[in-house]
Amino acid sequence: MDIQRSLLSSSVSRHLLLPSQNQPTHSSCNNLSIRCFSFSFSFSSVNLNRISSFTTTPQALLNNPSPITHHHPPPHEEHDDMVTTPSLKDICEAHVPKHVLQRMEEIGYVTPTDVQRKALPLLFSGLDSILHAQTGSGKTLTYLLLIFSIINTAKSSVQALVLVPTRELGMQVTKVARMLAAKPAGVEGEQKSCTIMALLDGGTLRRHKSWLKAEPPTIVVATVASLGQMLERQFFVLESVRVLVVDEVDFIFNSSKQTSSLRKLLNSYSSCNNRQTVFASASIPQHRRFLHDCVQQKWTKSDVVHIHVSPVEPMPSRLIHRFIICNTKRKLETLLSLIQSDAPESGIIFVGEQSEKSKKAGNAPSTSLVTDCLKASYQGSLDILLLEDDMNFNSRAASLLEVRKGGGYLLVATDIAARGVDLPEMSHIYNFDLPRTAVDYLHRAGRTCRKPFSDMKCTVTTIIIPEERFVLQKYENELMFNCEELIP
Ligand SMILES: Nc1ncnc2c1ncn2[C@@H]1O[C@H](COP(=O)(O)OP(=O)(O)OP(=O)(O)O)[C@@H](O)[C@H]1O
Repeated sequence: MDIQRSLLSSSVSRHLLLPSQNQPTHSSCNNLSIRCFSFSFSFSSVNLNRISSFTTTPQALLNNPSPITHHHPPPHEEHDDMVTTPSLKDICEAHVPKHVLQRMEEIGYVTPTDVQRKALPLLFSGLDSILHAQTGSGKTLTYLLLIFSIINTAKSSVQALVLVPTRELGMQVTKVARMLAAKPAGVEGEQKSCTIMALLDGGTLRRHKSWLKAEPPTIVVATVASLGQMLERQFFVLESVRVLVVDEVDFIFNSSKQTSSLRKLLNSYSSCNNRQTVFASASIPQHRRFLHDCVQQKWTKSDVVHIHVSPVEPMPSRLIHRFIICNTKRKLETLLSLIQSDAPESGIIFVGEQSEKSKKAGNAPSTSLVTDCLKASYQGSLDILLLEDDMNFNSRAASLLEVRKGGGYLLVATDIAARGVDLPEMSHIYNFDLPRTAVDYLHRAGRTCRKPFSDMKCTVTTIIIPEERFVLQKYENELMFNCEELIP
């Protein structure tokens, strides 16, 4: 069975959250024997010896060639950890160049998030990793710090590659990488800087081609299709790449358009033995199966580790989940009254993509229905914006630019906005149409609660028709959350 199938048939609660009953702790697959076990560990630059009976250190991990699942420590250990928690700079000091650390602090990244605290020591030790942590937990900074620890700006070659599923996420990752690579305040001198190329769908490949020829960038952030085109035309080789990150890995493997190109990138254009490979996502359905596949298909080396932060709580705890039942005809009216009474700071209204059948029948898509309704009847100060797959790249960029300007807005969006997009001010999510899977629910909900150290409550409200109640109930079971019913 390959990863695509395993991801498609996923059940998040069974495979991601609970010790699986049908997947043994020790398992073998085509001569490959892999131990997946969970344990707590802590790493502190102050005290490396505070180790419980199931704790390990990066060095111990290096000596153990099996793929390993790391779980977040239980709460009592967490409390202890707080006392000795090192700063982000402490964790990175021996690995990341000084000027990047200075930039990191200038930007405001001082205290590590859980995933940064758990993952960075392992990543710096050179291990291939599956970075599996909640939405909004800071995975981007985690893998970018690894990249900055590895690249050598004196060399003129592409040394790091970040693959993303959408142009929007690519632009965001590029922005964070460029902010970190910029010269810190008060630093003099002409040090050769790190250049970052965004090779994204909708970009002008000719310009990228000239750039690659003239002076290769140090880091490339790419969508799979655009990178594939450059590789096929041999404008670009991956031989010099020392670190490869695939963000939203489950999404890319699950996308029929992207999966075969990704496989090719992982195997044909470069070898896992010549690079450090990191897969990141807030959802890795059937993670044990995925670990097997990583090793068996040689996407990673055999000592790949699964760094699983908060496995029993896949969504941020300060999220409030609600649902409201109404019939189809009253959905727009219900949405409107919810928005009026919630008075969100900003919100995303997620709608489903229009089916071919509905298009053929001449129905208006949900995006237009919702946008038109809000424009006609919403009485508030928020701007109404639209982001959907069918828009051209310029219009998509314009919508996101408006959103990022700050000020309140209501963004009507398809699932294109559900993965990775970071809008820290977001307070409310509305599922106008029920997400197709529990994983989709998790990522839509994850567009809120994006300030790691804030205790601001955020809300996800799902509007359902009576027949959909059991589906939402299924998501509740799979993702282990409680949805409170609102009575109209
Ligand atoms: N150490 C830190 N201190 C303060 N803010 C941080 C820190 N690390 C990350 N952030 C902020 O947290 C937010 C979420 O980070 P990021 O986009 O990396 O989340 P993510 O884990 O990739 O989420 P998703 O799975 O949804 O893509 C960003 O606004 C980022 O700037």
